[in-house]
Parts: sequence; C-alpha cells; structure tokens
Amino acid sequence: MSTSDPTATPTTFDLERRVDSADSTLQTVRHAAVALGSNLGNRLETLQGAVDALGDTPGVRITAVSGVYETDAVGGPADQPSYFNAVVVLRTTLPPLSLLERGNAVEDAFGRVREVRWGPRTLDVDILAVEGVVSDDPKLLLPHPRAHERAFVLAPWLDADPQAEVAGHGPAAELLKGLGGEEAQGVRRRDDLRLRLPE
Ligand SMILES: Nc1ncnc2c1ncn2[C@@H]1O[C@H](COP(=O)(O)OP(=O)(O)OP(=O)(O)O)[C@@H](O)[C@H]1O
Ligand SMILES: Nc1nc2c(c(=O)[nH]1)N=C(CO)CN2
Repeated sequence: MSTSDPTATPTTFDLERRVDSADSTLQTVRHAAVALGSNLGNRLETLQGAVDALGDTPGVRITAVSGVYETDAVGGPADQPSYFNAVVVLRTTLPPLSLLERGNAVEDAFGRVREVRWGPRTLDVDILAVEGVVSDDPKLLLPHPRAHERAFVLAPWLDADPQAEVAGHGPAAELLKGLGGEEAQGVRRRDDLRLRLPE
C-alpha cells in the first residue's frame, strides 16, 4: 500500500507483498548435515544414489559432499563387511521431521531392512544436525546422539564442512582429534573413489 492509512483498501500488489513476506517466515532455510553409510551391495553406487535422491527432494539443496571413507563396522554382529561412509551438507526448507522421513524413504528405496540393531544394511541415512535445532524427541534426536563419538561420521563431516560443530560437544575437528584421529577407529579415506554433487 502506498499509504500508511490502516483503513485504506490494499492493492493487489500490496497483498502479494504481504503473502510473500509471510511465506518467507514459513520457509526458514536451515543448514543440515546428513550421514550416509552402506555395507551391503554396491556401496558406492548406493551412496551416489542416496546423494542424488536427497538432492532431488523439493526443498533440499545439497551444497557439499564429502569424500568416501571405508570404515570398520562399529557395534552389531561380529564379522560385518566394512562400510562406505560419507556426509552431505545441505540447505533445506523442510521441517526436521520431514527431512528424517525423506531419509527413511530413501533408505527404503535402497532396500534397507531393519532386523538387527547395528546390523549390516544397504543404506543408512542419519540426520547429524539441523542448524539451530536441538531435539530430545526419540524419533529425531538432534544433534545425533552418537555423532560426536564416531570417527566414521566426524571424518567425512569435516571434509564436507571444515567448520562443523556438534552442539553441546564442540568442533568436529577437536572431537576427532580426541578420538585419536580417523586411524584409531579404522577409518580410511578412499582417494580413488568420489561422490558427485547432484546436477
Ligand atoms: N538424528 C537421527 N537420525 C536418524 N534417525 C534418528 C535420529 N534420531 C532418532 N532417530 C530414530 O532412530 C531410529 C532408528 O534408526 P536406525 O535404525 O537408522 O538406527 P541406526 O542407524 O541403526 O543406529 P544409530 O542411531 O546408532 O545410528 C529411527 O527410527 C529414527 O526415528
Ligand atoms: N563403520 C560404521 N559402523 C556403523 C555404522 C556406519 O555407518 N559405519 N552405522 C551404524 C548405525 O548407524 C553402526 N555402525
């Protein structure tokens, strides 16, 4: 409206502006970090498929993808195959629970079955952190409650975001150092392998 008179009739232009400004508050854009893991099937193809599927999600834009790390399985049944792990950093307008649901749908699309805790899986998608969000809802704990103690998470996360921090625990670089570095937990960067950012 060209006038501040509250009784004046709003023009179409003015109404559009007000709707736009309401939209911008509904559509908060947040940074988030998502961990990917695979230790069954074609691990590299699965991780790339997961990156592409996440990147294809309306309201999600992937801004960085880590290198690929081959990692000894932590927890669960003995003698599991090694994992390929990676981390993607993204910007999203999705509410955190919708991001989790999308991650679960991508796991299902890659044949994830849930039988044994920490058992082998074609694909695991974990939400590591969502900017400004701390959650104690067991459906979505944020930051991820075990991220700070897992070199297979911290090493690729640092790759994708050297400034990464785990709220309540500190900078990822310090946390990884405190664990004795990546080698201490059997985490090896595979320089011969690479994940592409979605086009
Ligand atoms: N930050 C999070 N990211 C992903 N899942 C979460 C998160 N917080 C809570 N969950 C819940 O954890 C449940 C179990 O997830 P999942 O089977 O992938 O665990 P996991 O990957 O095997 O183990 P871990 O949680 O130790 O990584 C999911 O149903 C989900 O609702
Ligand atoms: N190396 C490795 N070990 C794990 C992983 C993983 O992604 N990589 N995920 C787990 C449950 O999320 C349990 N153990």
